[in-house]
Amino acid sequence: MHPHDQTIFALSSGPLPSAIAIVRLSGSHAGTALQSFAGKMPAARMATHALLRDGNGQPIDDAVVLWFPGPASATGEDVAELHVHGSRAVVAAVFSDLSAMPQMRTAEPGEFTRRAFENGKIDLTEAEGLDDLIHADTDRQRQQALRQLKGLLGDKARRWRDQIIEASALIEAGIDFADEGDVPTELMAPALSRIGQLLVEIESVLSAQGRAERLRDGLTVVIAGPPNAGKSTLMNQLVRREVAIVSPHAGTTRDIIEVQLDLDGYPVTVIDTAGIRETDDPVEQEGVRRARDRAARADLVLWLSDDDRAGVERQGDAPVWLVRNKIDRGPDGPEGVTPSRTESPVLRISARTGTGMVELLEALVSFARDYFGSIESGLITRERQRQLLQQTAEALRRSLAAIDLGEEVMAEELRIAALALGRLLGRVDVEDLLDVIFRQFCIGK
Ligand SMILES: Nc1nc2c(c(=O)[nH]1)N(C=O)[C@@H](CNc1ccc(C(=O)N[C@@H](CCC(=O)O)C(=O)O)cc1)CN2
Ligand SMILES: Nc1nc2c(ncn2[C@@H]2O[C@H](COP(=O)(O)OP(=O)(O)OP(=O)(O)O)[C@@H](O)[C@H]2O)c(=O)[nH]1
Ligand SMILES: [Mg+2]
Repeated sequence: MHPHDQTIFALSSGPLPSAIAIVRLSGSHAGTALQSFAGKMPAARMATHALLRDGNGQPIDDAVVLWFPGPASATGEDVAELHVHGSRAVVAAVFSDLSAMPQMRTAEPGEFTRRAFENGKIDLTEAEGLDDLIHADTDRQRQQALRQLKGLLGDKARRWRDQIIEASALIEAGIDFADEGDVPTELMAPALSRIGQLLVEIESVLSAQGRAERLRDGLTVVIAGPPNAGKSTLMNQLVRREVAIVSPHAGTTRDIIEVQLDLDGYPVTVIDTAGIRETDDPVEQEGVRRARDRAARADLVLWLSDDDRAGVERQGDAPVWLVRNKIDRGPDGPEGVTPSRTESPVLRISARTGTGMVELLEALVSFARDYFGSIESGLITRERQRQLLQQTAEALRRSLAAIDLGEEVMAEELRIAALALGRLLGRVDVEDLLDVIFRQFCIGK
């Protein structure tokens, strides 16, 4: 039996208990199931109040139900939704009844979206956008994901692909024409200029990109420095919670402590680490090793010190900001002396009183803004998409360069370009990829 002959169901809302839980069904038996629960078919796409009953006619719950007959549904199949009270018992009763129905089974993660994709409701870039939208924590992540979900990249890719196919039709028409001699320039010239324009457009999308891909994961800022500098105090200030233990004892923090922060819509992971120093204590040594390792992989290191003469220990090649802490104590070296081995900018704060925190936060937001680049124009959100666009551009470039090698070579490169765009849209041989992409989705999506 083809898997699509089966109707799938899942809890599409969050963890139970909840105020309301949504059980979603998709497939040809969704309507029968809905009819058997509600005792009637609600009007299409109208929220309808209904008492749900089990197979023995016993009431399960007072609910709201929805009916989306295919193909005008999110998946393209018949879809039914039961909006029930979000208790474990109600959902268990609904599930147990559903499981007893023929050709009905629970959905795999992402299976609703996969069916929407396979029924041509969305392309692969839109499915990726949907997945990102569900996992978006900050406003900028949400905006980026929504652009993708709305098909901005997919629409462009489709248009590019059509143009490539057109250009290649012109060239191939030329090939048939020119049994002897060259392809007429009336055919070649428009094809060449079209390919040239396309290449410029694709390259500008590739380069306007900044680091929009990184917006999905966020920026990693590591607080490092000598013991007792006030790293954990700064961490607590930044996240406005007592996440890390603070004490006057040098060597308090041993483990890495990570907290997610929303900095003006940019997702930032702030990491507190053990104070870096030589030590005989094996536990602290391990802490120092982890601190160095984490700092080496950071996007930005805040090197904290409570001493104007402190030097920075560089890890990896992330930029390092020297942050002078405890300025509430007054200078403990000659005032205004620029430390010898510092790297700019030098920020002066008191993590204890909060002095200088506004400036530090502003500096971090502006760093994030530069780091992520012009996300507003960024259309690429994944390495997969970037690689395929690069392959497209390279094939177009080779096609233009092949002008002296003959039309067949040009047309072949254009086919490669169109194929790469087809893969981007998920329309060409991507079966194995689909498994990987959709498996990462939530159940019920
Ligand atoms: N209750 C509920 N809320 C939800 C969803 C859902 O499935 N159920 N969604 C689930 O992802 C999202 C909305 N996405 C949707 C996408 C398409 C259609 C739909 O019926 N499309 C038809 C009709 C076109 C139209 O009128 O918009 C179609 O595409 O043919 C519905 C929801 C978010 N909120
Ligand atoms: N006066 C003053 N004291 C501070 C400031 N920031 C931190 N302290 C104090 O400095 C001591 C060490 O602070 P922590 O935040 O634990 O320092 P740490 O860098 O995390 O230390 P380790 O985890 O041991 O590496 C504590 O007693 C803090 O209260 C500050 O801005 N001003
Ligand atoms: Mg600490």
